[in-house]
Amino acid sequence: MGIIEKIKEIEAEMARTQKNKATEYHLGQLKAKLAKLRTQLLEPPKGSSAGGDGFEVTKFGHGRVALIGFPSVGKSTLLTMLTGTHSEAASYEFTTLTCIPGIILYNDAKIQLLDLPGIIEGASEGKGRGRQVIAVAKSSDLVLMVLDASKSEGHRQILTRELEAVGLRLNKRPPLIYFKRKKTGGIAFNTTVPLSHIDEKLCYQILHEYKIHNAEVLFREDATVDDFIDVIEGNRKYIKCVYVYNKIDVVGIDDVDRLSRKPNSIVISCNLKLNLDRLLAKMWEAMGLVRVYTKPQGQQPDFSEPVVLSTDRGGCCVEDFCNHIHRSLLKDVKYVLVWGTSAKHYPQRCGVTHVLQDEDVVQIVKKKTEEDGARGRFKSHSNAPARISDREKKAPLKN
Ligand SMILES: Nc1nc2c(ncn2[C@@H]2O[C@H](COP(=O)(O)OP(=O)(O)OP(=O)(O)O)[C@@H](O)[C@H]2O)c(=O)[nH]1
Ligand SMILES: [K+]
Ligand SMILES: [Mg+2]
Repeated sequence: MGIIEKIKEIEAEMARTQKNKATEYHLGQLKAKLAKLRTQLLEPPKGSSAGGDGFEVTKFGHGRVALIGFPSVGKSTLLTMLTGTHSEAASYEFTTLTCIPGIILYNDAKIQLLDLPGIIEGASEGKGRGRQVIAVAKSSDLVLMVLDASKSEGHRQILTRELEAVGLRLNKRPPLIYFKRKKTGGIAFNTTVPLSHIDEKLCYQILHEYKIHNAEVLFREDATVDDFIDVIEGNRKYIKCVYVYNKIDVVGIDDVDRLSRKPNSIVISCNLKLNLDRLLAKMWEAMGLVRVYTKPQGQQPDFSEPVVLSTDRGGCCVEDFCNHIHRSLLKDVKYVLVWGTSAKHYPQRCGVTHVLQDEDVVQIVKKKTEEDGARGRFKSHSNAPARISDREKKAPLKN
């Protein structure tokens, strides 16, 4: 029996098993079996080199966004609108057969947007080009799940299930469970909170299923069996997702209103060019991108090319900023001067752990070249507005 048949069999058994106190151990075990099989399914077949027929597109810019959705929801139309790169759009399904990259220029940053073939139910098990598409989604910093506002709302759940089946977790953070395999000593199980979804015995059973007999487990939140399995598997990818309901030009205002109120969602129409600017702003926010402008001493800040950092990936404190400019820079930094929303007064003298915010201006003062005489003059800016406005970008910032 192949892996997919085994998965189907377990899924069927789970579906016909009633959920109650008496069956929870059995169900937990089935979940672990299922997770193991799905991991097996993702492993490249023996003898084949990794990758191969995937959609290898080189990463580019300050972040990568993947367009994921059923066929003909308007992914290619959206790519063309947002990037200017043409991607064939048509009224028949599976118009797009490969990965097509485009670049969004937004807030002085470059964001790579990837158009992809439509996926269908069963994609995670290899239907259509599902596996390759999902692999690209996994490599992204943000998933835009494109949905047709006029079609069934169940599509969102189906797609989420397909992505979850291959270890993607959308808009979630890793569970607060400490887990460490050991060589000896048995299982040390501890919890800092009362657990309502899982207990010690079930935990042991799941570990037994994975043939793990020595480990340290500490629950720091009221986590579920699925959370625990995610931690054991260890290969989960936690990615932000924005749900994009396209084609609102063909549905009634009540539907538009309802869809727009769903969490992490936005309604758009490519045909009418409706709400695309809001979509860009939402993407920017979801990606946690932060622009930092450098200011050489005694000169105007360079507003033409920001250093773009991410709160989610890599972090955005002064240290990250310095490392971004040059790896060897940090050791020479004495302190930095910061103008912008993260500063209490202008400029604020900060150390390397100071967390920067979008549109901050930073001047680096190096150990050898420090000129303390300049500090007195900075004070004159303490009444400046909290945000570097477009007008100020053009006006001179002293020192
Ligand atoms: N009414 C309406 N139609 C749209 C909108 N956006 C796209 N379409 C139409 O929807 C159809 C499918 O668009 P595509 O961009 O090819 O969709 P896709 O998701 O890339 O499709 P596949 O590549 O086949 O998966 C085309 O006929 C588009 O003109 C919209 O906002 N409103
Ligand atoms: K299409
Ligand atoms: Mg397409």
